[in-house]
Amino acid sequence: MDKYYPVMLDICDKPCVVIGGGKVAQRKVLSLLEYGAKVTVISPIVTDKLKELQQKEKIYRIERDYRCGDIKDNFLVYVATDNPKVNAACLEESRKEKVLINIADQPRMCSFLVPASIKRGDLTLTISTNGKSPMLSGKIRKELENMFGEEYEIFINALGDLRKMALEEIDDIHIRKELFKRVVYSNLMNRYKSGEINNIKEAVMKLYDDFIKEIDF
Ligand SMILES: C[C@@]1(CC(=O)O)c2cc3[nH]c(cc4nc(cc5[nH]c(cc(n2)[C@H]1CCC(=O)O)[C@@](C)(CC(=O)O)[C@@H]5CCC(=O)O)C(CC(=O)O)=C4CCC(=O)O)c(CCC(=O)O)c3CC(=O)O
Ligand SMILES: NC(=O)C1=CN([C@@H]2O[C@H](COP(=O)(O)OP(=O)(O)OC[C@H]3O[C@@H](n4cnc5c(N)ncnc54)[C@H](O)[C@@H]3O)[C@@H](O)[C@H]2O)C=CC1
Repeated sequence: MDKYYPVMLDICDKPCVVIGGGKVAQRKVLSLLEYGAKVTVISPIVTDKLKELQQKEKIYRIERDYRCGDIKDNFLVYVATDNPKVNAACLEESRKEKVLINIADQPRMCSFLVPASIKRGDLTLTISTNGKSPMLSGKIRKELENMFGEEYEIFINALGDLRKMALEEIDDIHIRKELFKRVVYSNLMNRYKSGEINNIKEAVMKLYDDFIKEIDF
């Protein structure tokens, strides 16, 4: 059985604590901020980047070692110190307080892992190896970044608009699905990449108009 179940979590405005202030902690903090979490970093020493975030009040920093009691009342906890004993103490507290925990040096003890990820507007791609090779996750991320360029943000927004219109204008779910299939499985993105079309939104709407004309007959 696979240990880790993939989900998308809403962490906006939720308190998340990161224990440790090195380069691994920094990577976790930056991704938490991207998704709007309220981040507290507990560490006697932090990277220059984390110091800058503290000065700009993007994170709250507690300048000391971890103490029992730091974890409770948080939505998520990340532990990334270079001291396995501290990491083990955090695991114990997280279990007592029932807080989901990510421990940088204990893949099998985590209650969640951080996958490599790509965002293209509302499209999110995540990659995990269940902890077996984080570097491979990073390599696959880079490969996917080349396959799924920034143009996907425009495509997804156009698909979102199209779906809204279709839900209002087409009553039959089978016909709606036929329309989505026509657009989603079209060669529109390849035509955009080859320069044959230059306005994705217009091309999506054209497919919609053609489809409506067809079903009107
Ligand atoms: C289990 C997990 C727990 C967690 O952190 O959530 C974990 C654990 C560990 N990572 C280690 C090492 C490295 N981690 C990276 C990079 C990333 N690590 C990330 C996630 C995860 N790392 C989770 C599993 C993800 C999965 O399932 O695949 C990514 C995806 C996301 C992120 O951290 O933001 C991010 C890539 C982001 C990107 O590129 O997009 C690199 C690459 C580099 O630095 O260039 C190296 C060095 C090379 C190597 O070892 O592969 C070590 C051993 C240290 C040692 O040797 O002592 C441990 C502990 C252990 O394995 O014991
Ligand atoms: N999960 C991942 O993606 C990766 C995990 N690792 C593991 O992550 C750990 C941290 O790696 P780095 O960030 O490179 O280490 P680092 O040495 O750069 O940083 C360690 C940080 O922990 C802080 N710290 C030490 N004792 C503390 C305590 N009692 N309370 C609070 N903070 C404390 C230090 O002040 C420092 O800021 C290592 O155990 C390493 O094996 C390493 C690479 C990637």
